[in-house]
Amino acid sequence: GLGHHQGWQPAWRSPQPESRYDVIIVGGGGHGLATAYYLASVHGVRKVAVLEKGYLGGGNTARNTTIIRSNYLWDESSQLYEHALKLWEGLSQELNFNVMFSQRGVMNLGHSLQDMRDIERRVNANLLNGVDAEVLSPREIKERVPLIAIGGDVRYPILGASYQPRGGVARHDAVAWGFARAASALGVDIIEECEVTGLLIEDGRVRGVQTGRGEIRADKVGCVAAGNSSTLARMAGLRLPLESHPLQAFVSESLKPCLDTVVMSGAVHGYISQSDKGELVIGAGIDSYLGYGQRGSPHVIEHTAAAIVELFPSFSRLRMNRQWGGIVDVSPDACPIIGKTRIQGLYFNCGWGTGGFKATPGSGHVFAHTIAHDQPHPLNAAFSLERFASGRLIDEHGAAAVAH
Ligand SMILES: Cc1cc2nc3c(=O)[nH]c(=O)nc-3n(C[C@H](O)[C@H](O)[C@H](O)COP(=O)(O)OP(=O)(O)OC[C@H]3O[C@@H](n4cnc5c(N)ncnc54)[C@H](O)[C@@H]3O)c2cc1C
Ligand SMILES: CSCC(=O)[O-]
Repeated sequence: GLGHHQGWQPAWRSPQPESRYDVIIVGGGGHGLATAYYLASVHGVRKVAVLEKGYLGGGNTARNTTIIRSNYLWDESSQLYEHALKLWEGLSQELNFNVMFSQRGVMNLGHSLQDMRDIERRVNANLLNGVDAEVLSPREIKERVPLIAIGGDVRYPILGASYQPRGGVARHDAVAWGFARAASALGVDIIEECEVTGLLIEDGRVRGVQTGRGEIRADKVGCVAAGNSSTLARMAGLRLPLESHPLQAFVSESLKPCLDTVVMSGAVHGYISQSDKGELVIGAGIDSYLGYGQRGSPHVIEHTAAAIVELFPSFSRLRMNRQWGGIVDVSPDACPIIGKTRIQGLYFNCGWGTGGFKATPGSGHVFAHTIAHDQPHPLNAAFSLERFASGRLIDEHGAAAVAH
């Protein structure tokens, strides 16, 4: 295989775990790898270990539909996601790895007067925050998406859409590989097949983790385990306001280019884009039950396929190639939890639910700051655990779009 070629070098090292690090990151997904990269590259923290129970990037990073946008409603959210989007725009250069970020635009359809009022409100809020946003008429939608069924005898006529031109998609695996390679080159140890089975806590401080490969010590531990965040938190006696649900997606057989933007509909309840391989990449909402199964129920797929055919009747004869699921960590206000806990040195970055891929570089950047300084970055200060006690929630169920 490739490994026997002369001079072939792995993209990242696979060292044995050391007994002690300055910082341990639990979770080798996009957010965890980005956190480790920025800890090393921005904050000069050299002894960092990323502990991943499976293979890096194998969780939601491998399973998401890669939609990237920053058009959330509230100031706190749109500023955090816009920070991420600006990092996306230079990420391939930063990592010297093509993450295939394609700014092909993202549109969220409106099918009722209320939808259109919400769209106008969110577009104006975006513009006030310096986020690119437009309201499209049905004719402008049809010009961008010739195959979509706009009006006439459809059950949910399309009255317009919000559109973010700088939104788009990226290659999810490449993001994990790019961050892993760059972090490894800066001395970060990435250790796969190393499940954290316990958190070592003494006198209210974290002292390290218990793993399937023995104890590893550190005075700072950042947990970035997405759908498994609640189980990790329980290891520290913490209960997080999260629910873990399956979220499914599926892809069609490959087609000639027929859709060069992202179309999302909260009402009809599905979203779609076309990958560079030609597959239609389709998703919708979470399975309503709680689960860690990384799969889902057929009725959700049937509902999603019906929604897509409602929008694109000509897709009704397509064959679907693959279906899969991930575990999404959904919070009460559809916003992340990024910050400290009551245990000194223990930090959590979770609650991204169905929409954290788009935040990957921004999430890692602010979480690295939070760990390095033991204080939240201004952009994640509002996303603390305390908001669930104070009641200062940031409700983004509307902008979280389809999947919630
Ligand atoms: C089907 C689907 C579609 C989605 N579509 C989009 C989209 O279009 N746009 C968008 O913005 N978001 C989307 N998301 C959400 C997005 O994928 C997630 O919010 C985001 O990827 C979560 O962050 P992460 O990448 O670090 O998670 P993950 O990649 O899941 O990383 C967490 C890692 O932690 C590891 N881990 C867990 N427990 C332990 C332990 N005890 N010890 C060691 N390691 C552990 C896991 O193995 C995993 O690799 C989608 C998600 C799914 C499932
Ligand atoms: C899975 S929904 C994708 C998004 O949040 O834009």
